[in-house]
Parts: sequence; structure tokens; C-alpha cells
Amino acid sequence: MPSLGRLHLITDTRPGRDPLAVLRAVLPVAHTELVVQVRVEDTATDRQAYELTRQVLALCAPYQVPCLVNDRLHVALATDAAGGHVGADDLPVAAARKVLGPAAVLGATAREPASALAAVTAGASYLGVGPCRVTATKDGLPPPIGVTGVRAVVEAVDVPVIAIGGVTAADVPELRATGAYGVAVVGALSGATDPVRAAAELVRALTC
Ligand SMILES: Cc1ncc(COP(=O)(O)OP(=O)(O)O)c(N)n1
Ligand SMILES: Cc1ncsc1CCOP(=O)(O)O
Ligand SMILES: [Mg+2]
Repeated sequence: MPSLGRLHLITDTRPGRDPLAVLRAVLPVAHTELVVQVRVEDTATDRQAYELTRQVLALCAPYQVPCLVNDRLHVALATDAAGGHVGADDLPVAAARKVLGPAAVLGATAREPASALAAVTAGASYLGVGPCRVTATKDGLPPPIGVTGVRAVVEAVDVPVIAIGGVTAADVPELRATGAYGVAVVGALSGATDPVRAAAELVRALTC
């Protein structure tokens, strides 16, 4: 697998958000560490997911920033995205690996060591671990695992751990101290008054 960026920007496609505007702002400051994950609402059509992914890929290409597709692996394949991300309600990790092939980036969600190890054994190339903190971005999540929960997973696996869920730049030093490789965010960039500045702060915290 090519080296993975440490800052994963997940598209915010909730009503009233403009994920492409956020991406345009963030790309020039974060490109060396950026991974973009296209995540659409469950109610979005495959066509909408496909069109958004193509737009994201076009913006990312000049910066050589990889784009992953959440859940909908057929969209990842159809658009030649770098890979995908799956969780408990999606294809099992081994099946996702079969679909994407051996070279693709494949992320899997985990919140504790046993399922994290199982996901790695099944072919995950990185883990999204959380929710780290309380978040308003996604409904129905289990209680936050905190920095301690992230550390438990880091200690159990040998693939990059990407902490997710309510993460801000202020959390990054503590998360890095656990051995976490990077962070995945929606609100810290999409909800920022100044996404350029927010991205610069995140990249600095992740690479200093
Ligand atoms: C990096 C990263 N980590 C976790 C998730 C969550 O995936 P999942 O549990 O499948 O939930 P949805 O995002 O599909 O609602 C993620 N997308 N990315
Ligand atoms: C998709 C997802 N899975 C766990 S938390 C989360 C949302 C992350 O968004 P935010 O960074 O705004 O908390
Ligand atoms: Mg999912």
C-alpha cells in the first residue's frame, strides 16, 4: 500500500453543506497529508455518490491526493478511486478486499482490539477507530471510547489507526501520544469558520 496521509477529510453532504468548497480550500494546505473519503447520506442515490466521487477525484488529481469511497465499493471501482472504507453495516472486510483487490486501500471501522485484529486479518490496510469523542455528525453511535480506547486498539494492531469522532486539532497531541497515525474529520473542517486555517492547524499538529 502506498503511504497513507494522516488527515482524512470525510465529505459532509448534510443539507446546506458544500463539501467541494471545503475540499477546494483544504487541498492546497493539506495535500501532502490529505486523504479524502467520499461519504454520502444513506438516502443518496448511487448516481449522486458516483458524480460526487468523480468531482472529488478531479479536484484531488493535481495534488495527487487519494480518494476513498465510504460503503459503496462499486462506486470506488467505477471511478478508479484508491479504495474504500467499510464498517459493521457494510460488506465484511474480507469480502470488501475481494471486491477491491489486493492493491487498494481498504479501511475498516473498529472500536476495540478484538474486532480491530479481526479486520486486519481479513485485509484492512488501516482502521478508523472511534467514536473518540461525542459528535453531532453521525446519529446512533455507541458511547465514545476516548483516547484510552484508541490506545487499546493501537497496541493491538500493526496497521495505521485513524481516530474519528469529534476530533479537533486540540486532540491531536494526545492521540499521537497513543501511537495513532492520523485522524478523520468532518466537522473540524466542514464546520470551521476558516477551513484553510483549520486544515493548517490539523496538519501542523499531525506532523510536528
Ligand atoms: C476513517 C473512518 N472511520 C470510521 C468510519 C465509519 O464507518 P462506518 O462505521 O461504516 O459508518 P458510516 O461512515 O458508513 O456511517 C468512516 N467512515 N471512516
Ligand atoms: C462517520 C463517523 N463515524 C464515526 S464518528 C463519524 C463522524 C465524524 O464526524 P466529526 O469529525 O464531525 O465528529
Ligand atoms: Mg459504513
